[in-house]
Amino acid sequence: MHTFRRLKSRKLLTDAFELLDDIMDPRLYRGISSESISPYYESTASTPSLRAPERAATPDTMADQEGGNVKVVVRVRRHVKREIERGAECLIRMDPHTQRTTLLVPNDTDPANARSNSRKIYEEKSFTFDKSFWSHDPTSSHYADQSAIYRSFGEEFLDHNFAGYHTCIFAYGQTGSGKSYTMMGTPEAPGLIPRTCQELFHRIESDPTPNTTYNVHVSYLEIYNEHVRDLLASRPSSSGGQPKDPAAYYLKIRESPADGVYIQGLTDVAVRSYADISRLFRIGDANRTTAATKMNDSSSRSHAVFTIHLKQIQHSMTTDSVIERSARMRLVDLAGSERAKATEATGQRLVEGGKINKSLTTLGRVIAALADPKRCAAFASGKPSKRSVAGETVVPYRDSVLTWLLKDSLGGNSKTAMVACIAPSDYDETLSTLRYASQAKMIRTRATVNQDAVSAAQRDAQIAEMAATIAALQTSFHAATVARKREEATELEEYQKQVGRMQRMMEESRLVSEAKIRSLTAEVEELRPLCERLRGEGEALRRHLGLVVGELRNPIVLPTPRDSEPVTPEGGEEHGGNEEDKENAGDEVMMMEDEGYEDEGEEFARELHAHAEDFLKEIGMFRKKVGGDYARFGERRVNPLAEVTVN
Ligand SMILES: Nc1ncnc2c1ncn2[C@@H]1O[C@H](COP(=O)(O)OP(=O)(O)OP(=O)(O)O)[C@@H](O)[C@H]1O
Repeated sequence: MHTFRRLKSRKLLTDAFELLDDIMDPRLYRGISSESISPYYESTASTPSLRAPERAATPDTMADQEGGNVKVVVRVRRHVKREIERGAECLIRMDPHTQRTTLLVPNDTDPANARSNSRKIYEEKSFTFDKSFWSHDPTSSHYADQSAIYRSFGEEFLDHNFAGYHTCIFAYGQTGSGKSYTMMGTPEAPGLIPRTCQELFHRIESDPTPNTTYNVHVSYLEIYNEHVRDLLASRPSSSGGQPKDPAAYYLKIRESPADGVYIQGLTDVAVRSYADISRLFRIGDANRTTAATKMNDSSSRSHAVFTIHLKQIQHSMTTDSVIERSARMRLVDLAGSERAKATEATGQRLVEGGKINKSLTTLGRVIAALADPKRCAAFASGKPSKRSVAGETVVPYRDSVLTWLLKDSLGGNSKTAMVACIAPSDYDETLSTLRYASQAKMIRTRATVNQDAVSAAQRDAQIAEMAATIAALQTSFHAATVARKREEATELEEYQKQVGRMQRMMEESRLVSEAKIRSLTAEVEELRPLCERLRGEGEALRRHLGLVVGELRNPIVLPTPRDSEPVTPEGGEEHGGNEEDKENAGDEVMMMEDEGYEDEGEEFARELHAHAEDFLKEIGMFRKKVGGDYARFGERRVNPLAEVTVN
């Protein structure tokens, strides 16, 4: 019985300790577990995508971090009115299983492909790409509509952006082959750019984690006649009846070690929703230079570059530090290559066509240089050299504004895709596009995750440093004399750039504070049921302890076997005196055991008490920290923390 009692008390104590261990297990705090346990928040190494964890975890993606080939897809459009009218035949075959695109030999009946005056040899040619999109015949079972194009690789590229990679998708092809349709599309059939932006905001808005802040900025420019024009800035308007010189609005392209290639003074608009972006599309598209040519009623006379900057700032509650991931998406609708004979261009259109062809030729040379087998071998060996290897072609990035601007996207830190758009009935132009695309497949880029871990103190220091630089620039700017006008202008630009940067950082800090308040509120809400449970369990624990200690202090003495023996009929003469002595001796042993047991129990109780106190102290400290942060980062009418009490 005694042993049973002892075991029972010990079991009670063990249960109590288990309960206490359970309560103190940090994994029970679901709201903070991921931060405190997962190395994710602390790591500055490449981390998986927030949006596509399953994709990010694949070994394929890990290899991608080292670099990858430019993804090349080809899309053939349906016949347009002028082709139907001339009875053009389709010269393209696509195999949806092998992704093979075949260009057939035209018959002599189509005037656009007439061979009578040409000595050229026409042959059937086949090319294999990452994807071959059949958009020629809507009745076909493998017809690729706008949404199929987006799903097939636009979505994947957005995943890369959320994982912190820069990306670039550019559409290449002859005039009228469907580049603008693929990239921008129409209101009824939106293309890659609006779909990407829509999905971007959908993902941001449906992100359940309160501690992530998103910052999205966009810019939209065109390269017209080798000049950069801001499509989001107000256009040159007539003043006093005199049209303003458009040259006054050309922007300068610059390169710096810190920022790489950038456009000075380009409008960079912060956007908070898809509605904001679509308003900017309308402004930009209205400003873009287009004109009717014989090959296209609305031909783009410029290369258009739409850029989205996505910054994700993840705040860690435990360390009060932030992890910033920045990604740049470049979506480029190139002007189409054109033959003056086919477009019948004259005057201004002819000049435009010449400039377009020149920059596309430079792009071709850049692609050829990047696809140089020596360079590719260096990339494949994992040792790409900054200097050109003997005999390796120099990449002529600076020979055109387009290639200079796309330098990073073509041969640097970016995941890049080319959509080669082809018309169904134009042998020469299509062959040239397919060869171009085939060469682009060889290019390897070196994409890395753009991620930084910054503590709150470092961030504050950065802002303070910027404020000091701005103050210094301000002083020197005011002190500038007329004779220093040129220098002054440079300082003014630098000043404006710094002010812009600081404003952005301060905006980001504000967003981080908002995120902290959101996550604190969420945690408080999440902790509420746990606190209720703790309160209940604390009560139960207290009762258990009371029982255990009570039992130890006042042990229930069970009747000895003698007490229960029947009294002898002779008047109570019990069995011999030595029996009684034995029993008395037995009671003594039991009392001694009980004393030892009581000491041990009290020690357990003390330990238990100490554990409980430690635990309560920890909860109190946690509450204090959360309360402190809450007071620091925002005031609400009702402080939800006040409702969290831990017994
Ligand atoms: N996949 C398609 N499905 C239906 N129509 C298309 C498709 N692709 C292009 N088109 C139509 O073909 C015409 C030319 O397309 P688009 O303007 O996109 O060509 P482009 O390559 O951008 O030409 P440019 O270089 O001259 O600007 C447009 O009328 C467009 O609506």
